[in-house]
Amino acid sequence: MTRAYVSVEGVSRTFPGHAVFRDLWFGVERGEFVCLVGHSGCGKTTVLNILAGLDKPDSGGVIVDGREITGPSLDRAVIFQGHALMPWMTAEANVAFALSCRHPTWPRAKLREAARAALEKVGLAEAAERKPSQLSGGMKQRVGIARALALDPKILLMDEPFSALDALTRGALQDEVARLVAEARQTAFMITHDVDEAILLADRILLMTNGPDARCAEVVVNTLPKPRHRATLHRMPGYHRLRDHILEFLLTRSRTLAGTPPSGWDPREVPVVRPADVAIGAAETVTPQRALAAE
Ligand SMILES: Nc1ncnc2c1ncn2[C@@H]1O[C@H](COP(=O)(O)OP(=O)(O)OP(=O)(O)O)[C@@H](O)[C@H]1O
Repeated sequence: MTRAYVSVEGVSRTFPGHAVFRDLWFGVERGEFVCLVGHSGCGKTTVLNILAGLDKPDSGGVIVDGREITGPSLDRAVIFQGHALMPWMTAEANVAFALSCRHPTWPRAKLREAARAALEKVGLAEAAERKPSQLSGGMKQRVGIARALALDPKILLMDEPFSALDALTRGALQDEVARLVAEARQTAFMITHDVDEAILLADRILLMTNGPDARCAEVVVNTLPKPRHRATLHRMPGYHRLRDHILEFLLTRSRTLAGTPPSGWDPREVPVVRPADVAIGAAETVTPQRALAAE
């Protein structure tokens, strides 16, 4: 078996009296952007916490760049829904502090310079000396993005990072993350409820059935060409088919496929579909191996 850069292998998680998901297998290739979509309670945050090393699976494991995860690491930077900035520190100090953990030998001036450069990339050079209480919600989230990317992590993990923002700010930040991640060729994994956000950002979208006992029922390949922009996404050929396919899953199949999987179901061979490429209502179903071979 060729192992993906980030490889989730047979991961299960149960809380007392509640099997969240069982035997989850998926990979994220280097430089790939994968989104996990599913209804509330199917275990998305639990999956992300396991990838971050903040939670441990009951069985199975996660291998990142050939090494099994045993706990949190700066190799895996997380952007949460809330910005999680230290309120007594300026924007620059927040980024510089994270950088000092990553590079303990760097002198102060170098940390400051790198923090400034990271803030500049997210358009916050002017706000570097401000504390979180002096920043808008969008600006705070930008600092969080700058901090995470400055760490040059092996994988960037995002748990609905824009959901607390107003629609305009959310759209602007989505475009920005798309640009920054592409520029840095950053490997990324994101949880979202927003189908358009997934289509804008993801190379592949994992669809989870409803919990308990949730499973990844389908992997949707997003073949819409990049760069993609929020304002023009809906005009891209194939966009509506892709969107309808995911919405249809969320509205119907996430429920009808929930529970005991069909006989012969192999969690390592989750069906891969490319709805943007094929005729409406006839989404091609191929195995992951065939999909990879076709790329
Ligand atoms: N520490 C915990 N102890 C007990 N149960 C938990 C714990 N953490 C999560 N759960 C349960 O596990 C299930 C999955 O939770 P999780 O937060 O991962 O779902 P989610 O898909 O991210 O939901 P949402 O979209 O609402 O954030 C839920 O039923 C939740 O109540």
